[in-house]
Amino acid sequence: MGSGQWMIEKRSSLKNDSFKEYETVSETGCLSIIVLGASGDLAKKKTFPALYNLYRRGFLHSNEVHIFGYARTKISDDDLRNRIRGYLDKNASVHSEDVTKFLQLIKYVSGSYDTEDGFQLLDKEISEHEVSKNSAEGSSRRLFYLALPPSVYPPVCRMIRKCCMNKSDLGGWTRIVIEKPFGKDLESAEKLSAQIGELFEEPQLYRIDHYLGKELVQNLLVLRFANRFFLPLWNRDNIDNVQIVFREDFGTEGRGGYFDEYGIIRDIIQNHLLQILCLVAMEKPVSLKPEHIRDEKVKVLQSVLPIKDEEVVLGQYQGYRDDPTVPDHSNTPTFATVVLRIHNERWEGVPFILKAGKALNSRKADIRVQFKDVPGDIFRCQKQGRNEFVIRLQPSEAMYMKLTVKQPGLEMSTVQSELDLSYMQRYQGVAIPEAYERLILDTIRGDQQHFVRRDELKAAWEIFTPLLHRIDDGEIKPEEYQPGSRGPVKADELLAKAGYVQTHGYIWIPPTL
Ligand SMILES: NC(=O)C1=CN([C@@H]2O[C@H](COP(=O)(O)OP(=O)(O)OC[C@H]3O[C@@H](n4cnc5c(N)ncnc54)[C@H](OP(=O)(O)O)[C@@H]3O)[C@@H](O)[C@H]2O)C=CC1
Ligand SMILES: O=C1O[C@H](COP(=O)(O)O)[C@@H](O)[C@H](O)[C@H]1O
Repeated sequence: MGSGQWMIEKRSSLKNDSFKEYETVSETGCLSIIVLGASGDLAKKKTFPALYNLYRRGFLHSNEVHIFGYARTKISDDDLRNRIRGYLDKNASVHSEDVTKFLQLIKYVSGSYDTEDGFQLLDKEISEHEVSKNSAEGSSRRLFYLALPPSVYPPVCRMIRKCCMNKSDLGGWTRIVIEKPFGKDLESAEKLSAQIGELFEEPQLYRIDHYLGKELVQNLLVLRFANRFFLPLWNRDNIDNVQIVFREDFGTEGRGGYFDEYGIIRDIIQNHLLQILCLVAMEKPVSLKPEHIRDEKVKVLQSVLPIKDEEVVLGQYQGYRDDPTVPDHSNTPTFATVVLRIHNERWEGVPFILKAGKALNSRKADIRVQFKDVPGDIFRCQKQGRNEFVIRLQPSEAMYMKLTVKQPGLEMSTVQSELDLSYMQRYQGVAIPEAYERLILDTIRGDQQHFVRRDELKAAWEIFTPLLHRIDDGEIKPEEYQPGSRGPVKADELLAKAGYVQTHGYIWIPPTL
């Protein structure tokens, strides 16, 4: 079996009858996927490769699906195909036939984002394809993926509404996928939501946060609610602090202009890390229905207390402003540690420390749940380290519990060790799908569980808007830090002040295969 293929786990799986209730019914008929902004970076690097992988894995069928690229650039079908070819498959030489067949499904239409002619032409092309491919009983499904800057979302949505809606009498649907950033603060996000909300119903809108498509983020609900281990421990009586950390070991290379307008809080914390916080902190939903899950996420967000200035550390790496697209006096943070406090029965007093930074010493994203010390510890081992449960989203998916055990040998001494579930070892040969693949498949299946609902978005902006305005107004300044470092020293001081106790002397010996 090729490395890119999915393999079915031979052991019994969790998928039982309780999942079936919420499985979406598979639909037949013609599917048109329209990538708007097809000439751009996101489309080339993420959207088309995800579509290709879905095609290769049999989730998109050439007798049903057609893919349209739409953008202002005047290029031919073949020009677009050649632009994306190199991004589709690392093993393109082995899978060259698949690549060629997939590329033949793509057509390109050029037009502007705010006038009708281009969209009328697009509609004509889609309709022709529907007539040629639809079976008598099939419906027409149109999925519009906006790989575009948010400034053009409103005109593009207006044009889709006016010219390109599904017209089939046999049902089907029109769905819109929008990429972050969804606004810059509460006011702009609400304005954008209102503009788009006038054109499309909430069930037609899929606000994508690609972190929700990562394997171990999708595992969070299963871990929390399908394991007796965690149920009684997951609260303020046992957990001392939670860290959700994103680190990148490269700067804003090539994206300085975009990044400077947003900064690390809008780029990573307000969306990706906050979504993770919701899944870590939310109560058990009534069921696995998307609305039940999203209801619980909203409740957590609405329980977050206003952020205190003394629980924020900002940083900007040296050299960031050398980028010609970044203003000389930019106050934009490229690093931030922010402590969030959830005012509810489960989490009162437990700091949720969200940390994100660019140009740091490593690339990783993880969730670290640190437990309280054992009361009346007869082994006196608090100093060595506390129990921690770590979920590493990337690189190399893993979850491990750091715990105290007896040092093997004749003496009675203690040592920190781990219970380790490393995916590479445990699930050998299983290729973990890319976040975008899953999320696009969800949009086709009509499953909104892993997409951000409008009220969720509002609640998320409510948390960060006051802080962001103060940063934008220059009232809070970032500290400088060395590229390749851990970020500002003050961030580690804040971590310690919030209650995090660093483990000392813990050495991890990777298991050999
Ligand atoms: N299955 C696997 O792959 C496993 C791997 N390991 C590996 O073992 C190593 C140790 O694991 P672990 O202890 O969990 O992780 P780390 O040593 O990476 O980090 C432990 C904690 O200490 C913090 N920290 C690190 N340096 C400092 C500092 N100078 N001041 C304050 N805080 C600091 C980290 O923060 P921050 O996040 O900001 O760096 C993190 O919260 C890691 O490389 C880990 O990947 C361990 C167990 C299983
Ligand atoms: O949304 C974003 O995410 C990427 C990091 O995504 P990852 O899946 O590679 O972890 C980040 O580089 C980018 O700045 C941000 O806009």
